[in-house]
Amino acid sequence: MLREPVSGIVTVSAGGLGGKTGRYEKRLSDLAGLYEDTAAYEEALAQLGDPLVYAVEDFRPNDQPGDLIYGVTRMVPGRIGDEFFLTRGHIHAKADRPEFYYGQQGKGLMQLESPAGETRIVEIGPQTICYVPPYWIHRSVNVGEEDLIMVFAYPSDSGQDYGIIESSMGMRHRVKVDGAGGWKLVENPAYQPRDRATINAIMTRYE
Ligand SMILES: O=P(O)(O)OC[C@H]1O[C@](O)(CO)[C@@H](O)[C@@H]1O
Ligand SMILES: [Fe+2]
Repeated sequence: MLREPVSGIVTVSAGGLGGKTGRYEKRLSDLAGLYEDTAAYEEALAQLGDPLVYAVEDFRPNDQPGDLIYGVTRMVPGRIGDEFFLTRGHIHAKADRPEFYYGQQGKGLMQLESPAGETRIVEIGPQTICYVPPYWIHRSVNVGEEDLIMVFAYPSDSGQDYGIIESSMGMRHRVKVDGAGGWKLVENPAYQPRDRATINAIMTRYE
């Protein structure tokens, strides 16, 4: 089927996408279990009244192989204890699908983890392109003091697998304040590395 071309205006300050086909929001209560400091999490929920942590507006033409989903993510600044606000994070269900991010505003990180547990960090500021290669688990972290706004695009049939982070008890590292206005990576002591069979299954999970 021949589709009509479209354009979408990105409203940077609001993280809005003109012509969007969908929007979803994640509030603090949706992010239970993601943060290390559960007492600080409960306290923030009680004190802040379930604030918005991130919102995504996207354009999804369809979910057919070969097509593209694009959108805008807005993440508010904040911390739970000494850990910066983050997205749930995932690997693509079709794990060989890549993703592209383009920073518009704010100061963020893309935290990437290979199936074997190697961590990479890509710092994302305005006009930074971040390429997430196939097979990398990815999560965004707002390490700044304003909203982090990023445009993204990924193949329509990628899908998201959130269970991969749950089953390893989180990602291998956590991003925390360094006490000097910046961030640092800290090992997650609960992390359960994937065994060889699991890694092999992920590396061959595609169509
Ligand atoms: O899907 P998550 O891990 O909750 O995080 C949201 C981010 O990932 C995406 O779903 C795209 O893969 C974006 O919409 C957004 O940047
Ligand atoms: Fe993704």
